[in-house]
Amino acid sequence: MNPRPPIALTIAGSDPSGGAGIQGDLKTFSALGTYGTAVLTSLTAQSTQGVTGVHVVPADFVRAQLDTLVDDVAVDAAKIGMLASAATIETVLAFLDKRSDAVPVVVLDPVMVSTAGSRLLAEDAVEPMRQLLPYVSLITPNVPEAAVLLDADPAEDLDTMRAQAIALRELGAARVLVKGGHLGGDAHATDLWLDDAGEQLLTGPRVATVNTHGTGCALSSAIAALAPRTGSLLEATRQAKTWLTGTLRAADALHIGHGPGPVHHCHDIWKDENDWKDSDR
Ligand SMILES: Nc1ncnc2c1ncn2[C@@H]1O[C@H](COP(=O)(O)OP(=O)(O)O)[C@@H](O)[C@H]1O
Ligand SMILES: Cc1ncc(COP(=O)(O)O)c(N)n1
Repeated sequence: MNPRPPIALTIAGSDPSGGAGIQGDLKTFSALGTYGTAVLTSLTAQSTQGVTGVHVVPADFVRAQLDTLVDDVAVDAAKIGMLASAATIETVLAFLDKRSDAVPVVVLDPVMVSTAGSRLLAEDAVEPMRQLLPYVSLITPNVPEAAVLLDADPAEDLDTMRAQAIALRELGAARVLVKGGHLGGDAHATDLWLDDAGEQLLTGPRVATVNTHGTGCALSSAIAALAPRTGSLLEATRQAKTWLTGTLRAADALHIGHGPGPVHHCHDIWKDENDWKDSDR
């Protein structure tokens, strides 16, 4: 009999279009053979064309969801996505401070703006987001998010991504992955990893598609899904990026909605790209 799969938690907002947020995260967990649990921070009225409304879950009810879950279920790793408000960030920070034993690995995707350009984080929540950095295992900002956290201009080259990763570590983040999807330009999508051991460039082929809705969510939840199996966040990130490239390739076959379509979180990609057999789990 196979051992039970790892258990991952997503703390994020709902995206009814199914590409990003809780829906995309749970699909990612399943695609990677990990059992998914979820705590909702917010509801969005959202399609591939944008966000028309945000309904924030009261912070004390976010805390109630977290406490009730971890009192019962042993979570192996968590991913944090849309936190929406300063009060929710402060609540999640207090939870991680008190219950660090309950969530051994935490990947923070500091969601601020959707691919379609809608604001997903209150303006007064940027400073609380900075305060959260020492409480997480890995932060995965895209280029615009790294710039907002550092109150700097968005990077336009690798040297600036490197300098910003160093600055984010100085704010207390143990590991930083600055994602280079927004840099565009060449045949590669290159992300910059920085931890105590130094820098790694994670490079994958750039897929020519407009269907990138949910890439950041899929990457951070794939890292949380894979970390318990690999035992290394860097190795989990490498494998997550390989899997994500496949979901971007498959996105054109999906192509739903009239805006930038979602990535396709489909299970077979993982088997195709990594030759991972059920019996290996
Ligand atoms: N067109 C693409 N082809 C391949 N990989 C991509 C593409 N766009 C983004 N990525 C990768 O997807 C991940 C998410 O990147 P990014 O788009 O920068 O973040 P976000 O989705 O949070 O805005 C990164 O690993 C990045 O390199
Ligand atoms: C609920 C929710 N969470 C996160 C994102 C960001 O995803 P993306 O930047 O890929 O649109 C989103 N659009 N909706």
